[in-house]
Amino acid sequence: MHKPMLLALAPMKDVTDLAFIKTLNDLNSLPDYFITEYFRTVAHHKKMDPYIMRSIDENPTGRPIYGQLVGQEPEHLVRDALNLMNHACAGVDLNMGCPAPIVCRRGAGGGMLRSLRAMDSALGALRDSLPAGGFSVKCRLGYETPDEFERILPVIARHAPDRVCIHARTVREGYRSPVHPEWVKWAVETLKCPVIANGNIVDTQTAEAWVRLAAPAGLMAGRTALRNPWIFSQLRAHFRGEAATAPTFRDLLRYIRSLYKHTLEMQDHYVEEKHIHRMKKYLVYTARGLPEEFDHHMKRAKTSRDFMHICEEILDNDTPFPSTPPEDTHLFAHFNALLTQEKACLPAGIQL
Ligand SMILES: Cc1cc2nc3c(=O)[nH]c(=O)nc-3n(C[C@H](O)[C@H](O)[C@H](O)COP(=O)(O)O)c2cc1C
Repeated sequence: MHKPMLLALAPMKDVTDLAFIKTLNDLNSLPDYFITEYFRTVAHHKKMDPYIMRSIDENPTGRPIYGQLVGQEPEHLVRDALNLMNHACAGVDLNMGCPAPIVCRRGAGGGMLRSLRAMDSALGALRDSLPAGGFSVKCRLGYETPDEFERILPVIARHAPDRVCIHARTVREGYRSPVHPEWVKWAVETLKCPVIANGNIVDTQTAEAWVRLAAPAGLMAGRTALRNPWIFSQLRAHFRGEAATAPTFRDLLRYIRSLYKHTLEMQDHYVEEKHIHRMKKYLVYTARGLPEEFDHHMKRAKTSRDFMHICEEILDNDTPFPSTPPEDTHLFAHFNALLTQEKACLPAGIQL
């Protein structure tokens, strides 16, 4: 049996919204905490995205949610952080990992990793403005190469965030490379606060590999939660030494119906095309490991009727849903590297 493991849903733009959070609630598969998709902090724009704010204001789960900011200027980050703290959020998370060129060019998100001085100022300003327990950081290992983390981590440590989540890749590595657990292990040994490991958790075995290699305080899962929303209840059962639920295609149909309902509720003025478009954004992940016809027909559905008809045709049966996605897709790749890595060895010169 393991020590208790914190579980988190990774923030994901346009998909881990209130509709998805409500769906996890319906399925009784909740992480210990949430982080919103990022709010862009920009100088001239004080009003914060009302769509994202709904996941804080209407969070039905009883689990804490942190508002995430992506930005660069300390003054504006603090302005938006204080605004967030006027809502029912548990704290503020600074995004230091987003690889989108438009974000990085401004020195925000992953771009912040290229300037230790800018990072230092932003972290310092947020730490000074947020209460104890209310400031977390989500970062990558570096911009170009993982060994940049050797210089980045001390800057983070200096500002004593309350929790640090590490997506164990560089910005250049995007989302499809193997992850680098050795650097997370180093952070676990170095920082005083809890460290959460993120990247390539697709099932209980990959989660277990993270624990074996880096011994983090918690695990954060993103894409896999869209594919298999039961991942949180499965991980919790696994770490307690209990049997995990094994969903069938019919359970998936239940998931899709719940998501369909909550996505519909999010629309102020119903536009069928918009609704179906959003459903497809979530379900491309779910399609991995389902018969190919699901992906083919689902992507081509134009009306809600067609969309639900396809889901029912293929999923209304007791076929077991594979617990692990195929590894060779553009959405899930290289996760087996976690299973085959025996030890997390740091490069020479780094002392634990
Ligand atoms: C579509 C998409 C949107 C994302 N949006 C965000 C975001 O808003 N904020 C953030 O910190 N990370 C974002 N990420 C990164 C995820 O939080 C996570 O770090 C990454 O997907 C690796 O975890 P995973 O392998 O469990 O998916 C996004 C990732 C994807 C695939």
